[in-house]
Amino acid sequence: MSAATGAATSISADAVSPVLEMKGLSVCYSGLVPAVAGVDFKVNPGEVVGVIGESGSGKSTLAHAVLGLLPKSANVTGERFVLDGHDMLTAGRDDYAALRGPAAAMVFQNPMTAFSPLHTLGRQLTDLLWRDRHQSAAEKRERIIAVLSQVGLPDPASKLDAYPFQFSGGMLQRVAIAAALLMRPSLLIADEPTTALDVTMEAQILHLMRELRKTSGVAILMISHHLGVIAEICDRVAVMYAGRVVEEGTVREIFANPRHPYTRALFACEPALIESGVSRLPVILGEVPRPGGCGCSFAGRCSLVEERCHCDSPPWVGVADRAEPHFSRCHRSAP
Ligand SMILES: Nc1ncnc2c1ncn2[C@@H]1O[C@H](COP(=O)(O)OP(=O)(O)OP(=O)(O)O)[C@@H](O)[C@H]1O
Repeated sequence: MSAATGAATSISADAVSPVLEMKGLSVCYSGLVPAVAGVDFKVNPGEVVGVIGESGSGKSTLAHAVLGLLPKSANVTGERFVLDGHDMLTAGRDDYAALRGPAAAMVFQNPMTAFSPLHTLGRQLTDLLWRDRHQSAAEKRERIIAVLSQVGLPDPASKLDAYPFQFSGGMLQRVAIAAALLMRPSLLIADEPTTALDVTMEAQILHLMRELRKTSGVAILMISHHLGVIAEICDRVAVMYAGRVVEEGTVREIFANPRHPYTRALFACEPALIESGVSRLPVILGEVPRPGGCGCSFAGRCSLVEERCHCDSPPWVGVADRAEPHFSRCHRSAP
């Protein structure tokens, strides 16, 4: 549990309470059409959970809702939304600001835009510790050096006077991860953290995240289009489509036995999972519909569509006879 002491209402939490819990969470940017529509989702302490889905499915909206990074006009509603023991449904802007860092911190896609080009890394990292007024400048410096060393930056003390442009993309992403960890968050949200990196750097960052998970015990929410990234570091994965979670389970289970037609179609488009000799990559025809409406949101693109898919919302059901947890939102998965 972090030391966050925002004014958001505290909800009693113990070691086994989820770090993040959402029940029926919806986000509307404007009007009545939700970008995230009734999502149930949780991340347990020390767990690494992936969120995958096409562009526009609501992955980033979900992450931004956790950190209070949505525009002021956005409306967040739900039955339950708890972050690190704090009720986020009643939280105001100041509460979010107090919890950003100690409760949850984020690593963004492009490390080159995560830092100001005008100031040294030492200054920018020190600024993040503004809450810790009880610590001297020397103590903060030691803390920064320790976290830079934790993310594998060689000779970290010498890097404090360097500017962002003096680093490679991979090194700067390590510094961005260090910046997030500096505030000792309970939850680290990584939104496509390797997309802007080459494959060597990507492998290094994924290795680092696996190590961090072992050494720091931080829970990680990993958002990615890249199924290989999810398969490599996550325990559990949620598949999003048109603002809803349509399938969820352990990574081993979902990759071995995808049940939802959308998940199957998504896997069929992944180059690494396609057998050699295929001359054209498969695509999912059609477009992601706007969330809301009746019936299954994937019905218009589904090769297995039935009459009832257009009018009845599919139930969220456990896939039977599996050794590990596995849920799907599809009429065909229902017993
Ligand atoms: N600031 C905003 N104002 C209005 N609508 C938005 C805003 N940000 C996102 N949206 C809409 O919300 C929906 C979900 O977008 P979101 O960025 O969360 O999806 P995503 O799955 O993260 O996509 P990507 O993988 O491309 O980042 C989309 O229809 C998008 O156009």
